[in-house]
Amino acid sequence: MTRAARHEHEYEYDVVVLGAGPVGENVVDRVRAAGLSTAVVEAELIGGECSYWACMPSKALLRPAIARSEARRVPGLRGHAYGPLDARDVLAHRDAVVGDWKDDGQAEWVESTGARLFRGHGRLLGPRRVVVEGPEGDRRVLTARHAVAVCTGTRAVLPELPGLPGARPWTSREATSSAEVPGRLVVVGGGVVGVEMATAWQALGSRVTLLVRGGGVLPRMEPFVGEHVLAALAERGADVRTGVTVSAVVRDGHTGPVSVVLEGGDRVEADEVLFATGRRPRTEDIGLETVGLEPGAWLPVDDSLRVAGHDWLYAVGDVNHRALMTHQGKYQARIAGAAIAARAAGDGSADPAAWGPHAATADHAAVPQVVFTDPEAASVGLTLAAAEAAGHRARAVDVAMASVAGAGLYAQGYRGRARLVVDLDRETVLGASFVGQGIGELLHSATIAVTGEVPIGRLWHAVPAFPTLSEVWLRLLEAYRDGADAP
Ligand SMILES: Cc1cc2nc3c(=O)[nH]c(=O)nc-3n(C[C@H](O)[C@H](O)[C@H](O)COP(=O)(O)OP(=O)(O)OC[C@H]3O[C@@H](n4cnc5c(N)ncnc54)[C@H](O)[C@@H]3O)c2cc1C
Ligand SMILES: NC(=O)c1ccc[n+]([C@@H]2O[C@H](COP(=O)([O-])OP(=O)(O)OC[C@H]3O[C@@H](n4cnc5c(N)ncnc54)[C@H](O)[C@@H]3O)[C@@H](O)[C@H]2O)c1
Repeated sequence: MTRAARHEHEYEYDVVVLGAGPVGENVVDRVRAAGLSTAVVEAELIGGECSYWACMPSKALLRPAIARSEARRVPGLRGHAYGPLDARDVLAHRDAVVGDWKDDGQAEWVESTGARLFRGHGRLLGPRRVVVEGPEGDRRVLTARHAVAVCTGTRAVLPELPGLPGARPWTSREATSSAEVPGRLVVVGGGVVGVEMATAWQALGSRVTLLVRGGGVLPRMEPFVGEHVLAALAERGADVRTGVTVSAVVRDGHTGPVSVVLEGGDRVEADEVLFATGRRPRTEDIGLETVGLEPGAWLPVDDSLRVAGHDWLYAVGDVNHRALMTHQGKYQARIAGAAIAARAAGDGSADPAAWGPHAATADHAAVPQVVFTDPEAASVGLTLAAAEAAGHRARAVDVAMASVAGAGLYAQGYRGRARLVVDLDRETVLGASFVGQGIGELLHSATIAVTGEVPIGRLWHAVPAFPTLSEVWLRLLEAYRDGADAP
């Protein structure tokens, strides 16, 4: 099927994708692979938040910090790893990783798929129609024969606080793209962005104060995970304060320092303040009102990523609020693309069954996440509390990572912990959590166990190689067999 111009500014395609972040790109890939003509609309950079202001630059900043910390625990290297990081080199590497915020390579990739790229701001204009306002004020109307996929992602939330707008706060964008290392940085928020960026800038030389409203960090993971991450941040010199609430922010003139005022009257002075306080969907100006939906709201979907009541409208990735991570959004994109193609074929091949090709089942059961702090934190599936809240008869077993030979070889004085949450009725793994150096690469084994619903009895036959960190699986199975419950 090829593009057919109806008149100068009106075009018709099988599928229109709104937003070319990692998720939109993957929808394009799948619907093009199915032979559907496709238009994709992008207002900023092809590759989205992930490529330029989130996953990629943040990991480019964190990798040197983590490598240095690991080297400090390896005999023979220790003495060479105590100096400061070469911040200029790290920032230059970050700039290279994001392609200096140019998207030529990714634009070429989109075009290589045969999709047509429209640059500009897209908005729905009633069912199946999208209007694109180009950079020169030009308007093009795209009609979708089969589906519109909204993949517009999220932006950072800033709380409503006195003084904040005038204080030029950092959001995740500035925290991942800054060309300078601030002398003093206050980070507000103990979620993933807060702890990753506190880790990175602390290692790059900032004096970091982390302000957390609750009792700990990473509240969606098992409590011990956040405890390890927080303790390590404090040990490295970050000023970590839990149970505090920011009540105002004051910037002294245009270039002066910023004062973060806490409830109770304490003040923390810094050069920059990062608000890592969550995300909201980029749906406030995409024409949702023209199809009876609420502007600014998340877009809930069924497991084929379709919006209820609109058989042509899909919402994929961050914007549907299911799991705000690139890999999970790309998984959804593969499923949505396949579902759109199956429905377009009209041959009844669309398959709504759980774990089938057209149902994003893992969103409910097995969402993996690695937090690239030092130590790393990783989890998949349910925590013990979430398993119990969901009505499972569950048991948690914990082991210290130091109980495997591989940990002592990986790093002297290795500290970390692992947990399995087991469904006692089915004897399968509902969830797994790890904290420790190098455990990010361990997570996928747990993801396979949870997704595959592998019985504990069979896991005994999955023998981890000696002496790897993966031997922690054996210790966990032994703890389960021997009736050792988590503390
Ligand atoms: C600091 C930070 C670090 C992160 N690190 C990780 C990580 O390590 N691993 C991980 O898995 N996840 C990470 N995430 C989350 C990850 O960035 C998101 O889950 C991911 O970017 C979501 O992809 P998306 O395509 O749904 O949205 P986005 O990446 O936000 O892309 C949406 C695209 O749509 C475009 N758009 C929006 N509205 C319109 C419109 N009206 N018209 C045209 N175009 C439009 C935007 O310009 C953008 O290009 C991180 C997030 C942050 C903030
Ligand atoms: N490695 C990764 O996978 C990775 C890395 C970064 C971000 N992400 C994703 O990006 C998303 C956004 O991350 P995030 O950290 O911005 O959001 P988040 O929702 O994970 O954490 C925000 C935190 O800020 C706190 N908060 C909210 N308002 C506050 C206020 N006024 N004062 C103090 N604290 C406040 C919340 O209680 C919460 O703990 C997450 O869903 C995460 O999955 C993933």
